[in-house]
Amino acid sequence: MLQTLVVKIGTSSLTQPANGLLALATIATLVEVLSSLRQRGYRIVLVSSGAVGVGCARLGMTERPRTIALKQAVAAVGQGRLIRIYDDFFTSLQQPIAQVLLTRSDLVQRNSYLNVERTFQQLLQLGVIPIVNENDTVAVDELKFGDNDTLSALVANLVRADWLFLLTDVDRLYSADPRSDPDAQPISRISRIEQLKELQVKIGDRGSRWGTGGMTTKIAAAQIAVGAGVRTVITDGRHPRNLEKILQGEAIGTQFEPQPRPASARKRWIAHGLIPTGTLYLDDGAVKAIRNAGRSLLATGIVRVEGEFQSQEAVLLRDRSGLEIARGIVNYHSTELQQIKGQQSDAIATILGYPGAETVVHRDNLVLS
Ligand SMILES: Nc1ncnc2c1ncn2[C@@H]1O[C@H](COP(=O)(O)OP(=O)(O)O)[C@@H](O)[C@H]1O
Ligand SMILES: N[C@@H](CCC(=O)OP(=O)(O)O)C(=O)O
Repeated sequence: MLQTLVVKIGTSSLTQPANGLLALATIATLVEVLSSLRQRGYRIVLVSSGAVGVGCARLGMTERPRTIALKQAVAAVGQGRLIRIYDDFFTSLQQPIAQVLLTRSDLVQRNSYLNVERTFQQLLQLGVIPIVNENDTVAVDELKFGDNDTLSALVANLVRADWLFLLTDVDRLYSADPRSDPDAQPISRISRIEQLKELQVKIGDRGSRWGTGGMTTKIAAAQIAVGAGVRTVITDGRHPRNLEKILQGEAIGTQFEPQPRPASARKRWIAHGLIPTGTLYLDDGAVKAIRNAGRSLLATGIVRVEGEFQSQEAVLLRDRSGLEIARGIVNYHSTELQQIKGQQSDAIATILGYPGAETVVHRDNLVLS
């Protein structure tokens, strides 16, 4: 079975820290490695940051733009240059590429999610390496991936990747930010995300000068990806040849073990395409019924409703302590749920004045976290 790899490279690896200009040797090596893996039959998606960083360098700007409009304008300058460099390099090795610019809203509507999925499948079948970035120039704040770590995890879920590589400017995850803590200990393997808490890993919230999310967004991305059945590796972008070694089983970087993959495409969309607009807090009985017995959520198990949402929107299901249990598509408006929470199903018609759906979230529309 051919393996699918999603490789995400951050601005900090694509550019030279001193002047923000492109790190050509790194890009060239990455292009060689990806082309060679492609030749050997791997299906490859490259998620590349750098539009804003490269745009700034092109325009002689010395710091990241602060206003949204300026950032969007700068990204439009940088994205073109970035893809041109990639196309020149990949073309030298006879590897066709495609530019895919996504916004978060492309994944929310089921039609457009399926459409994006089909486009990726087609590109991969054609032997093309899609080069993905957020469409920064048109993305609006409320509907943004916000960072390419998250984007790459959602793409890895979408293309059912086997591996997600997050290439950055540190060689792996440490117990604390190695830039500020000389005692930070390297971490090689995470078999369950909860281990990060047990190991008391401290995540510095600032990234490098041009990067966006620092390590926080990489951990969030790893969590999404492993939940979608994708083995995830955080490793140094300056040594792209390590990708081949990791695929051969060498313990380089920090590797996150995947969980079993959600079975259906629809469930993957519910889990990672939709954006939850509200939260339902559940009592212990409901948590058990959903988690252990694969049951639907009934109104009686809801203790609190947070947010405003329409019927058929996505909601988070949490236990009383706030721990996320599942995500799903809700059958009631939030104002209806405020009235029927905690009630037995046969009381719903009397309370609302009309018979509602039997379940608040049907098990077919529910994905465990
Ligand atoms: N626990 C940690 N382990 C490793 N790096 C960390 C940790 N906490 C914070 N960091 C920082 O995260 C940075 C990488 O994030 P960022 O600059 O956003 O990279 P990229 O541009 O590749 O997305 C590292 O340079 C490092 O200083
Ligand atoms: N879409 C933005 C990148 C956002 C981002 O996540 O950057 P980084 O932290 O360097 O991976 C750009 O191309 O500049």
